[in-house]
Amino acid sequence: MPVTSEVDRSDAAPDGPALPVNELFSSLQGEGTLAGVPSTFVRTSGCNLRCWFCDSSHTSWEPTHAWMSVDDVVAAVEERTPDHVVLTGGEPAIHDESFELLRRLDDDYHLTVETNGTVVPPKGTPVDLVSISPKLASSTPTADRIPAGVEGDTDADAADRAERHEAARVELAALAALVERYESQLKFVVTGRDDMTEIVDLVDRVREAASVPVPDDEVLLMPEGQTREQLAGTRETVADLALEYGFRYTPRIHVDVWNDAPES
Ligand SMILES: C[S@@+](CC[C@H](N)C(=O)[O-])C[C@H]1O[C@@H](n2cnc3c(N)ncnc32)[C@H](O)[C@@H]1O
Ligand SMILES: Nc1nc2[nH]cc(C(=O)O)c2c(=O)[nH]1
Ligand code: SF4
Ligand SMILES: [Mg+2]
Repeated sequence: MPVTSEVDRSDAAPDGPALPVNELFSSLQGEGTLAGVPSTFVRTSGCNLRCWFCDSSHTSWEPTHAWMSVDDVVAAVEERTPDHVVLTGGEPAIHDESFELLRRLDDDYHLTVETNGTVVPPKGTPVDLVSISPKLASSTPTADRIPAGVEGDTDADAADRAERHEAARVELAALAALVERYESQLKFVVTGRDDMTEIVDLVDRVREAASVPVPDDEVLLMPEGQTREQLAGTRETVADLALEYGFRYTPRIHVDVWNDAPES
């Protein structure tokens, strides 16, 4: 069972550095090269993208949060046992206070930042692993491809939203800066074989733009799916694609084990 406990939350932003935090919990890292490692997750609210498949739509499409001071986030992390912290969201890199939080935790924790790779932290921000999940064309929302439970809107609004997502989803210079500056992984959400041409092309472009190598085993293919049932439909195809292309496969342990229950 994931370890859960209530965090003291107030509605209004407190004085001083604070973050919109949607949830704070401890679980096993479910994805990527550190899958299986006990970790405390800090999930910030707010995102600059709108992936149709977002498994955290309560941070992106319909952001909910309570403000927490950076002091309180640090205290809540310190109350827990894991020595790995995963800062995720939403998109944590859109908040300057995320970088303050990382500086505060740097001495005592292994720090992973999960990001869509469109925003680069200021130079000197401590991060032990940047887990970058660049978004492909297959992530773009359309009028009939929006998260379950989110109300649809007019076709014109949906078209605007799709256009904004398309324009914002890949920032090549940001991707290159992130892989140059930090230990990193490129973790692609794969919906099927049709995504592979774009993945290969984007990895090539990052390799050309960056001054450091991007080895194949730092390129991860992750099956799309928020539930066990959905993953059952994608995982074998994606595992086969990883083998065929020489990239690494990552499971989604929290979905396999807890079916992506809240705070898991
Ligand atoms: C909710 S995002 C938050 C961090 C950041 N915004 C990002 O996209 O990387 C955390 C991770 O979940 C992945 N993800 C979101 N929805 C997913 C889905 N339906 N299937 C597989 N992975 C998903 C994202 O690609 C990312 O790797
Ligand atoms: N266990 C667990 N591992 C995760 N890795 C990335 C997650 C995320 O939603 O950002 C996540 C999550 O929500 N739970
Ligand atoms: S970038 Fe991340 S948080 Fe934002 S909508 Fe996509 S998956 Fe969700
Ligand atoms: Mg999740």
